Amino acid sequence: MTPQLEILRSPRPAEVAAERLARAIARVDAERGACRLAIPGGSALAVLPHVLEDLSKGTWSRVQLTWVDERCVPASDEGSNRGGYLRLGLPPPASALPLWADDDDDPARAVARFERAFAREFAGGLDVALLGLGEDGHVASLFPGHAALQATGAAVFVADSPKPPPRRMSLTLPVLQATPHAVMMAAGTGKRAALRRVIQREDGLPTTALASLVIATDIDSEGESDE
Ligand SMILES: O=C1O[C@H](COP(=O)(O)O)[C@@H](O)[C@H](O)[C@H]1O
Repeated sequence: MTPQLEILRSPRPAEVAAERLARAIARVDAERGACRLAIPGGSALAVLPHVLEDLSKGTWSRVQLTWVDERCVPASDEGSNRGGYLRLGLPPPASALPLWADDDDDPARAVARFERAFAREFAGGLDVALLGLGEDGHVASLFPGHAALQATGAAVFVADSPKPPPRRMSLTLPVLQATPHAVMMAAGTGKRAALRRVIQREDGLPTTALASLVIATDIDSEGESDE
């Protein structure tokens, strides 16, 4: 199958990403009366308030939320992806399944707890994922060339993330690969080199394994072509 990569260039990438995300959530919600969504931390969280503006009333309350990755810290820690989401102060979704809960202390047990709940509540899959892009090309907490890219369950513990903090949890590549709607926001010139590598589908980059990806970016295409 030919991989689908769609690049949406805009000075307002968060709004453009939100439009695509809201459209995908609404479509799934219309079909199933619910939508399974995973979100990252970091700068891509700026997309979410716009998603709420774009969705019809009531749709968000049927969203089952989880995270594409998490740092092994409590939500009160400023490095927590879940904490970053909670600090946005958005209305509650139908449910929220943390990758790392405040009472988790053992990574192996946290992976097992999450995988049981993900199988039960999410039927082991997602409908829609919002992704960020690290300057080193990482997506979720899947770093280029890292052994976690080979993980086969639903979640993986990363003990040695190259970007701090070192202890993280991530959804695995098979889960992201099976997600029909993946929308990435890559904003700011600091992401230019990583975006170029994503577009070139560089070997070993997590995004290269995705069958379909929409990228909203404010980065121009200068330097992307080798011609
Ligand atoms: O560590 C992480 O980094 C990526 C990118 O974050 P950004 O702030 O540079 O956009 C993020 O997508 C991921 O969820 C996070 O844990």
